[in-house]
Amino acid sequence: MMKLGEGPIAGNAQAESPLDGLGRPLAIEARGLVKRFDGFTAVGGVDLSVPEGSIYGVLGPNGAGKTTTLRMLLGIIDPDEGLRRVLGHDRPHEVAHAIGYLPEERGLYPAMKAYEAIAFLGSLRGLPLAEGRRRGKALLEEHGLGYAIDRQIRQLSKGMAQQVQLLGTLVHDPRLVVFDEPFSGLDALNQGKLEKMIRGLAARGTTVIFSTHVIAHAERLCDEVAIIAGGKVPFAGKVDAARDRIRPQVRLETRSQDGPWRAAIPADARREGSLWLFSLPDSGIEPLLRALIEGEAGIQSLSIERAGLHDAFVAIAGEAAARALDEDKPEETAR
Ligand SMILES: Nc1ncnc2c1ncn2[C@@H]1O[C@H](COP(=O)(O)OP(=O)(O)OP(=O)(O)O)[C@@H](O)[C@H]1O
Repeated sequence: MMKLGEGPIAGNAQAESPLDGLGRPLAIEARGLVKRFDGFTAVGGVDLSVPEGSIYGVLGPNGAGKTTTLRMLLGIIDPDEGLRRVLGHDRPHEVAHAIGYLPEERGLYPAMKAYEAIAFLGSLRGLPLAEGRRRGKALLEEHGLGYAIDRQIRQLSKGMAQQVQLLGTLVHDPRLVVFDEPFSGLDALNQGKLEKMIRGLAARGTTVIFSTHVIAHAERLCDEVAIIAGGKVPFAGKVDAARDRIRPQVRLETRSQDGPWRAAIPADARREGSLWLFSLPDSGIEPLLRALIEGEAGIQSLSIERAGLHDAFVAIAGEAAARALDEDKPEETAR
């Protein structure tokens, strides 16, 4: 069986982060993670490398295996097969104090005041309660929730309580934060605030890994993503590398309706009046431009756009998985 620490992954010391092939330290490394529930394979062999200080998205539709994967990384459940190393430790529990986790099922004690709830979550990760209370108040102030400091959780809206819980996952200043669908249940304004908070965490060197079924969040925020569908990861890596899996799209508007230039237009191009839409041919833009000019197409407008993450997702995970993502969308207020 493959062992972590082999090949380009250096360092056997327990607390040292392994390195990836590019020499970057990894906050999380997982190889071949498998989880079965009563014979059903929920996760069928997941490989992930999450560089330290990066924002990493686990992107997939409902039931894809996102939560199960995150739980294995956190040590909440053990994999049936495979290996994981988190912040340089093979047993994630040993570094629990350096990890913040927002589970998919939200919940705080209704009778606790907001700042106490934050302190309580911090105490579960080793932060003394008195310090947690002090930090809890400061965090609420800092994030525009000062008015909620002395309110009980039961007096807060669901979205507000979720923000309090989010602050509770950060109060002990973790090196790694794991958010399971953090944008669910937040309105557009608070989704924007959360995006800013995630960027702020990464800017301070904190590693953020989050699951989502909304491509727009992953596309705007993430350095790298794992695309997960049916418990498998058909792609893991840089967002740009995913987008490069499909060819750029050309939008061409011509004055001429017909002429020798038409030979330069691919046979599968879509036509809408004087507008042509097609994938950039393998030969690239220059031969296309030359043929259009020499063939007197009368170019009125021409744009070449790199594919978005949505199109890349369709190409990588398939139409069915993309449809499942789209079906999930309405509950979100993605921008
Ligand atoms: N404890 C469990 N017992 C049995 N089946 C489970 C259990 N946990 C998860 N599953 C199944 O494993 C699959 C993956 O579930 P998981 O919760 O990891 O998906 P997900 O991508 O997080 O989906 P969602 O976005 O809906 O939360 C699903 O088919 C789910 O029903």
